[in-house]
Amino acid sequence: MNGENPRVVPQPPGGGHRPSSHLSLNGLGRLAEVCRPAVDPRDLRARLVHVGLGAFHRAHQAVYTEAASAATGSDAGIVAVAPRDASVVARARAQDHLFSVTTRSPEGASPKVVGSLVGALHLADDAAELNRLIASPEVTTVTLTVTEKGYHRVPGGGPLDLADPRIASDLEAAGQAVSAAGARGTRPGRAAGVVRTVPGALAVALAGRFRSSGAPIDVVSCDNLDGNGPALATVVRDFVTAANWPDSARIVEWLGRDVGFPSTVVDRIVPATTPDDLDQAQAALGTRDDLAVSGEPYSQWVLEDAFRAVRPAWEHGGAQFVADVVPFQLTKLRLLNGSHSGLAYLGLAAGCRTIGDVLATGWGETFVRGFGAEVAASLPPGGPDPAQYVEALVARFANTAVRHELRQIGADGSLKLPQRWVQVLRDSSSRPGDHQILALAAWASATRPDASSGGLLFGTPDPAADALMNCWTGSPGGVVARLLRVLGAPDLADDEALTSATEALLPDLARGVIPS
Ligand SMILES: NC(=O)c1ccc[n+]([C@@H]2O[C@H](COP(=O)([O-])OP(=O)(O)OC[C@H]3O[C@@H](n4cnc5c(N)ncnc54)[C@H](O)[C@@H]3O)[C@@H](O)[C@H]2O)c1
Ligand SMILES: O=P(O)(O)OC[C@@H](O)[C@@H](O)[C@H](O)[C@H](O)CO
Repeated sequence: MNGENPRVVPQPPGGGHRPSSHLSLNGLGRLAEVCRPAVDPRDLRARLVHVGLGAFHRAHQAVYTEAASAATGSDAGIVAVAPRDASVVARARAQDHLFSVTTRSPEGASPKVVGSLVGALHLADDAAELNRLIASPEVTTVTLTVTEKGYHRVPGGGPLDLADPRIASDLEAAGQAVSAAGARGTRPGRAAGVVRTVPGALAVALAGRFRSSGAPIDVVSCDNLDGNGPALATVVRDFVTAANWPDSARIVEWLGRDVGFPSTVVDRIVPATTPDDLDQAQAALGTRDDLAVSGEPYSQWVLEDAFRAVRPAWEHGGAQFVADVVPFQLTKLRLLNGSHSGLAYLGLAAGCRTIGDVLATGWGETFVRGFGAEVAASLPPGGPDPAQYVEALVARFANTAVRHELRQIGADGSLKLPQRWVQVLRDSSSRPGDHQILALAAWASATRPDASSGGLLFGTPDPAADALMNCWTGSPGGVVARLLRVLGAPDLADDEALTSATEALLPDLARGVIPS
């Protein structure tokens, strides 16, 4: 669902052209009973807004929210917002926001329709409705799954990247939006601008809530970022400050007092949907579902118990609320996502396509265990037992019913690896182990330019692709150091022992040989 797709004119809910064979509220009774949703969306109201109508939201937060509403009888429904791809909004509206999640394991596949979505919006095209919803005291929770790119942080993580042209353009538009709303803005008399980034849209919408009811609200990042709560709070606050509205200082104070940004750990392996998945969902449901997703049986959600408003009772779906998510977050990011990235780049070098293919090689499982043992030393106490966690990972990764493409996992490495590897490599208590160095070498090797496509060797997209490929010009001896600087790790680039050990593995990897 990623990418800038051509605009599709949004259809009103339940209206417009609807192929009769698609999922619909009227057709729910024709579904096998076991596939029917646990709640009827007609009984729900918009109480949550979710930004990022991708595969993961549908298989994770939407499922927990449905479980919460079903168990408590609450009327909490979700309006989901697509930040970029307007076609997903049209597809959601055309099937009354219903979609199925198929749980896949070696034992079989079980599809179930989820009923927690009550609306779909496009972030820019439907900005007025988004702002109205977030200003409404009826909405108490906003959740997000917008990938690392969606936060627009300075490279390496940190504050909002004010040098990013999309943020600069949104700041310009936000000044105009204030003018049009009647406040003393920076450019009186000009038409209201449209903000297009997630930090910009959230800042504008939250400012609207402050200026109306000022009711408390929680904004919950569900992205794979270390410290995702503070990371989101920082980019929103930075945008409000940089917007320089007459009331920016008071909004920042309100954000600190009445807006919760709890940190979370989200976990469920949910690959991008393929045409084959859609056909299988159709065969199983007896009706077409253009929003079908599938995922593994395992699902976890750990949230910092630091909400400022009434929150959904997600514990009914199995969510845990804890005082400190850090040990859970670091365990997940460093063991699961860290080894996932390593498997992706090693597997691509070896000619594999999916995580299941890599686990079927002689070395995949050994890599997960070896990498996990090295990384375990960096984890704080209070989280899951690392050895048991790694054993569970081996079993999850070996689930070949879930076809998770290595190219998807390897995408945007320059944004993911600072979360997954860099801090562990920096950990002064131990030298990087052999498996960490092997993973680093595999990533480095995967950044080589591919002459035929003009992109990275295996076709993995990356916003820093040009800078990464440029590292391969100049003296071959310094390539790993140059790549580490692009990752925002100049300290590691100066670690001669690390860079030379990594470079020594490159010739084998370039030949598709995984060094043992
Ligand atoms: N898929 C999983 O297994 C999984 C598991 C845990 C966490 N997550 C988290 O969820 C995120 C989304 O995963 P997904 O499977 O839904 O992917 P997806 O490709 O299906 O959806 C990505 C979503 O992010 C939005 N997006 C992408 N780039 C953006 C940008 N620059 N600005 C704003 N929005 C942008 C897209 O519009 C889309 O809504 C991941 O990046 C990760 O942080 C995913
Ligand atoms: O979703 P991404 O692209 O950030 O990362 C790819 C995978 O590592 C990730 O999706 C995992 O499968 C997921 O985090 C498991 O919960």
